[in-house]
Amino acid sequence: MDIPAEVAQTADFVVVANRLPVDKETLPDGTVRWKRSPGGLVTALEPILRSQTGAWVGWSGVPDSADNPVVDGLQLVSVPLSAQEINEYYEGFSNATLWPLYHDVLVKPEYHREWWNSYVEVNRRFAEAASTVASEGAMVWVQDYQLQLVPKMLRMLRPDLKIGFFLHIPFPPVELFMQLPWRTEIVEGLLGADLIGFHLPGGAQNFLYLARRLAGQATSKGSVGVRAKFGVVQVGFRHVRVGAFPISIDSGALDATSRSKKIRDRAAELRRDLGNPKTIMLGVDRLDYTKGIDVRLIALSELLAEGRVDPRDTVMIQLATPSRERVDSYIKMRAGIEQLVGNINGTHGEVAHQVVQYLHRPVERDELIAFFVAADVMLVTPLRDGMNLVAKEYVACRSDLGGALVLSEFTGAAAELRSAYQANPYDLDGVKDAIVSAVAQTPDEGRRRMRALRRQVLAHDVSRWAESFLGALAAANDVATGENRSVDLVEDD
Ligand SMILES: Nc1ncnc2c1ncn2[C@@H]1O[C@H](COP(=O)(O)OP(=O)(O)O)[C@@H](O)[C@H]1O
Ligand SMILES: O=P(O)(O)OC[C@H]1O[C@H](O[C@H]2O[C@H](CO)[C@@H](O)[C@H](O)[C@H]2O)[C@H](O)[C@@H](O)[C@@H]1O
Repeated sequence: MDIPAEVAQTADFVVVANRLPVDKETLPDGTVRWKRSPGGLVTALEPILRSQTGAWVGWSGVPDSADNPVVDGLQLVSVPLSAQEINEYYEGFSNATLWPLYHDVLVKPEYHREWWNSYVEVNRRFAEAASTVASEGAMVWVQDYQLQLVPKMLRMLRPDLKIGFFLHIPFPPVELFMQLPWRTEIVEGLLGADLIGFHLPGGAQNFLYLARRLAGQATSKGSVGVRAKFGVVQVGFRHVRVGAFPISIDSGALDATSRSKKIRDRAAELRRDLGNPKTIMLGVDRLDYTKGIDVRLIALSELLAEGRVDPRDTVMIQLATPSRERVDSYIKMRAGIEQLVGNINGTHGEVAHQVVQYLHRPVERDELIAFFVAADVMLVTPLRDGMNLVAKEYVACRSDLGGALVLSEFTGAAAELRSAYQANPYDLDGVKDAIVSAVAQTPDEGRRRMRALRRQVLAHDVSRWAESFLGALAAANDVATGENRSVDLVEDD
């Protein structure tokens, strides 16, 4: 691996994630540009690393790239992946095995031994890269399902490090996890960390059970709380803490930007461009089958057919960032969604008025904020989602207390955003009723709900998330803070 000597063993804080925060793009004239990577992990972690001096270890998004640029003051350390590794480790084991398995087997996970071998090899290289850049006693924060073996591998290379791991997607029910042929290796890989974080207490609880059952380790009794009351797994002389840390956004920054005149003017312009409809509905997602984009389109289509939503004064905008475009299930899902959009517009649209406006590309940050400000009803309908930052972003952008959030019960965000119009995405009538209630809410009711949502999102921002995780990591296995004292443990029988 090509890590420059001046970077070796220099970073006191290291983030290790499958993706760098920026993707490498080579323009037709050969010049290289770095553009923001997709997804909520980068949205959440980018502001944290900017406030620390550290390094970010990850993949550049293209094959065989070994660049280690400093982008906006941040030291990036590339882990090069070959085309075959992208196919087997990223598209294969990460996104056609683990992703569907951890998201309620919405599509059937595929189990291939060569994908697993590639996952092991790539995890090993990430661990080596982290070990090369981390200074003595540094804090290393490993991210997500693509790198679950890194904590153990890194501990073997560098026992001096404090190692944290955070899972950004749901940790599955025990019965589903047990399908995985390499289930014990994954649990043992994670147990190399000092602290393992999940979005929700339920995920932490599932993991504790599996640590006892599969790895044969003693675990603490009692339930795990949010940002407090951690579970503990005893691994030799180490105590591995297990906790729930719901991730969030830089809500203050979004709130401030959304209040600017430029954004307000752009939101008004968007509404005018759409023909001043009474209701603008909005969906913003990576194009992923977990996001339930089909659920909201089918709900809308039925509401239009039943005359409960008027096509003449309604527009639904669906912004969809391309994602994992070579994975079969994503190819099929995209075709299904585009067909639904075509059906709705073909049946209910006019030459000068399409009911659904569908953009299959990412939009600039400020433009996205203007969309949030313009939208009367935000549709967030995943069949399963670790957190869903889009729901929180919408709320942060509504300082006017306008708008309404329709939110799936099966997002991590639903545990915090209780004043949304919540619905079970498998209950189509329930989703339709939630949409109709959101469209028809009185201004008073809307303000009441939005005020409560904003209180939650503004008070629990991404820096609070990082501080609570990193504070717990700093205290882990620390004799001075009494973290090594004995805990009441249960063993598997
Ligand atoms: N079409 C889009 N254009 C720009 N940003 C987008 C688009 N779709 C999603 N995003 C951003 O990507 C992030 C998605 O995060 P999240 O909702 O947690 O889901 P995931 O990480 O699974 O994609 C958010 O910050 C959101 O604003
Ligand atoms: O890197 P990609 O394969 O293009 O995917 C993008 C990211 O998607 C996932 O995001 C998750 O993290 C969010 C923040 O915690 C959370 O809100 C969301 O529910 C998750 O789906 C994935 O976990 C990341 O690793 C990817 O980078």
